[in-house]
Amino acid sequence: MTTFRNELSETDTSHDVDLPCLLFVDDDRDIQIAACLLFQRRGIKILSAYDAAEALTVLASHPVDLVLLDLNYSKGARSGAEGLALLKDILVLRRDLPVLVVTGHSGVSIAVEAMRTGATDFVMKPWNNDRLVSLVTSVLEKCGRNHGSDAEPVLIAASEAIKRIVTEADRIAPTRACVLVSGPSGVGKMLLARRIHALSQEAGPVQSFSAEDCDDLPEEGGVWICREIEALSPTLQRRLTDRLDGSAPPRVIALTSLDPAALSAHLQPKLMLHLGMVRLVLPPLRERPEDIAALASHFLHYFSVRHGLPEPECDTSRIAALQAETWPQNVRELRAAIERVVIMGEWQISANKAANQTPELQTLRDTEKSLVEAALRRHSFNVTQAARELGLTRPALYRRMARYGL
Ligand SMILES: Nc1ncnc2c1ncn2[C@@H]1O[C@H](COP(=O)(O)OP(=O)(O)OP(=O)(O)O)[C@@H](O)[C@H]1O
Repeated sequence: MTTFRNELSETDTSHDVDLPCLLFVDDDRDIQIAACLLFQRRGIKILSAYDAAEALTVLASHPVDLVLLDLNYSKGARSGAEGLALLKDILVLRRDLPVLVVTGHSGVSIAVEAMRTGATDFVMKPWNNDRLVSLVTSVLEKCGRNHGSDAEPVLIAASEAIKRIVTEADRIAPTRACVLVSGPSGVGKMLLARRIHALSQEAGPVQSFSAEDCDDLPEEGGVWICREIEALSPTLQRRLTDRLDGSAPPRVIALTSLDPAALSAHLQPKLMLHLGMVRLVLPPLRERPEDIAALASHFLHYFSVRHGLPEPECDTSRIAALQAETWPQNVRELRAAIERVVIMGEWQISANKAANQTPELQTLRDTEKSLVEAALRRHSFNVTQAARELGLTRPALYRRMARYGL
């Protein structure tokens, strides 16, 4: 990831946490340098990003107070579509973050659309320096410093498969339809559910719970995110169906590691009709190598900033090695592996290969651990199903998972 923010070392203010911090997204290097000089001289820290992916990574890792957003980043692009999509992603991440849109080629109509999407204001290119600085200063004063402690993790979508799913999720997000999100453990179901909530019309906080530990349903309506929906007891299934048939029903986003056909065997048909209104199926990470490259680059930068450590080099051979892994715990596992790379300062990614090898000499404890781990992996870490296969109760399996750090 290359930005020029460290090149202007004499005026570099990027480490001063007390200054307001602005992120400028624009693919034009000259304009970036001009903006950098303009704002640094006035005591405003400025970070630069040259495209949407870089902007999201910077936002996830730095305490940004305001975004200045050009709307086109690829060569020849003029429609503003890239910028509008990024604007939506930014507002999912940080609902209250002020965004000033900068338009040149795209004109006023696209700026109006950006305002409708949630931008705070817009400026036309070429801008007037004094007017731009005064607009930025007044927005910063009005909105206050908001470093985004409530920021959602970024949803990286590089593969066509994930982009299609995110587009569909964004399309249905403002409706009141229930949604069923399925896919194996760690694949991003919760992240997608939170995005749907963030883009919905519901102002209230989301109620998030697991059907496995659920004795009763929430009293309030609004949006519910229910994990492991297949574990909902028959009584609660009936109660939920009644709520969904009633007036002012909750909007349920149900998550499951089962595919929709297998889920039908666990859920009563009436409930399935409600929950399966919109179905989004997230594929395992190993089936989408483009995402592995984009996620690795994002996590490398994110964790190096978070831990205050240098960002390890990542070349195409490293990416190819990551793509050759199987990632049974999907993005959760890749994320942890990259965090380890950043912390250790060296590339050692063979953790899951080692786990899959049978050691020559095993103790009883090792054997039990391997059996438990293998059953959990086979069932995508669904505790109910793994416990059933192992002939254990769920509490007994939980105790073993805690004992072995699984
Ligand atoms: N597309 C993505 N971009 C960035 N981070 C992601 C993405 N998908 C997943 N993650 C990260 O991976 C981790 C696991 O994601 P999440 O909790 O959404 O998975 P899940 O499918 O709900 O898992 P489980 O079924 O085990 O609860 C989280 O830290 C999440 O932020």
